[in-house]
Amino acid sequence: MSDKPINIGIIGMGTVGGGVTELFATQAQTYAKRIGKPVQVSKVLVLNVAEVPADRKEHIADGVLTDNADDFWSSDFEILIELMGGTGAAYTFVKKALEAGKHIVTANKALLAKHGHELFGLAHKNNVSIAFEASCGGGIPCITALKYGLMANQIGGLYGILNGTCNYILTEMTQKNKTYDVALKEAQEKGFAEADPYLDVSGADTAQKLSILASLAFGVHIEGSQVEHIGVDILDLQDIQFGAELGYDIKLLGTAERKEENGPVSVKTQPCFVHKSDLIANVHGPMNALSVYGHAVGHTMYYGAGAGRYPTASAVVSDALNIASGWYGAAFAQMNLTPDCNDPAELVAKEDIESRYYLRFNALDVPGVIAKVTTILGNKDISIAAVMQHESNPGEFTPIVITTHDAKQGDLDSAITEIEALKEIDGNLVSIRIAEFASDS
Ligand SMILES: NC(=O)C1=CN([C@@H]2O[C@H](COP(=O)(O)OP(=O)(O)OC[C@H]3O[C@@H](n4cnc5c(N)ncnc54)[C@H](OP(=O)(O)O)[C@@H]3O)[C@@H](O)[C@H]2O)C=CC1
Ligand SMILES: N[C@@H](CC=O)C(=O)O
Repeated sequence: MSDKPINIGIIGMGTVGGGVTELFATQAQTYAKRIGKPVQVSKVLVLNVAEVPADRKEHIADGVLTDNADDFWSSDFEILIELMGGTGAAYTFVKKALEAGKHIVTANKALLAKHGHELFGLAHKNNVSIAFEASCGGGIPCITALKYGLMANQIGGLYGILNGTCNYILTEMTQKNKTYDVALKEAQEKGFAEADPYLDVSGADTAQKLSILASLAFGVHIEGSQVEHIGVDILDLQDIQFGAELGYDIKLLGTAERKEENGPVSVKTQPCFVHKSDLIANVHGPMNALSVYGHAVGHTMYYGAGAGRYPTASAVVSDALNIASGWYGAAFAQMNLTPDCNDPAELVAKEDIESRYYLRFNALDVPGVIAKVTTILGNKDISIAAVMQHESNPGEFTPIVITTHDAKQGDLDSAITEIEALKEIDGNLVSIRIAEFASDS
């Protein structure tokens, strides 16, 4: 075993940073044995040393913590772990480190979804690597599975619960009758949410992760901004309850599909109804799950904690150890697996994406309303799977739920416009995708 330690610099000592320094300090001997050389955190840059909570300083050796940028950048670390988040200063710092010949470990999906193409290219140019396991699925090694474990396959599609905060909120609302606001506050207190939780609840975080995963899966380049996203912040409790009556649970899913080899890719992030018997319906709390279909392997699924201090630190520290051991940098240099090695993806137009839908609208309880709605749907080639209406007082507005068979998003959108214009319909129609996944596709 070599005695010379590999030095690591860290920027950001928040939720994840605290877990990473703790793992390096408490597991140092095990890690040294596993990779054949010692690894140590040699510098940690924070905004203000005085403001770092005492429990996060506990595992940092004297002289390591600094809020002096010159002190940090002049130290001789070989691997930079970026854990500050965002796409501003994080972008500048990662670029600076790559140009200085340092390897990068990052959990920052926002950064990679926006600047990944450029940063991976810069890493290749400077003969260093970027490891990013924690950027998708928290502690689940799903990027390693996609990049290396499934390399033999043509990937036909993937879908998953990729945001722990949203899954926590939906679980607490549906299983424990908590309000959205209470559940979100708890997710923030537990360290699952982003510094700006709007990124979580709007579906933007899931869209960023989906762009990274779909780029790897299909060997293309997709930016986060190209993935349309609808979040859990638009959900109405009555729809979750109607869905439950029909046998569905609600989940925020990222889905990506490619029907033909080298064909166009469809990507979307939105709340979906999934049948209660589906595996994905049984993923609760901050847990995430990613399902990937490969033409040779068939259907695979990866499950685990998608957010939180230690699960995320697990992925970050494993990345750093893989780089320190030497194999990761060699694989990064030799293989063409990152988006900078690929062309931009051809994306399926939003209006051509097909799915089943749940529709709910408030209609006057008078004869002929449902016939008018079903005629509009029929004229757009949208066939109905079920209709549900609770008893109400004649002449009052009452919610009516319709589920459809597969329909194109464009046809559905124009049908919705016509339905909302009917004088018997009050307010907006709610549409929620019903996601169906064959176990072998
Ligand atoms: N939390 C989780 O479960 C997961 C997080 N991630 C990702 O990991 C990264 C870190 O997340 P998390 O630890 O939760 O975030 P936190 O907000 O808890 O921590 C970020 C830390 O970075 C500090 N910081 C901000 N700007 C600078 C700067 N210029 N120099 C030094 N420090 C700075 C912040 O200081 P201050 O507080 O003073 O602003 C804060 O302490 C993010 O990219 C996030 O998306 C990925 C997977 C899971
Ligand atoms: N805020 C994110 C953290 C992990 O990426 C989440 O809730 O999943």
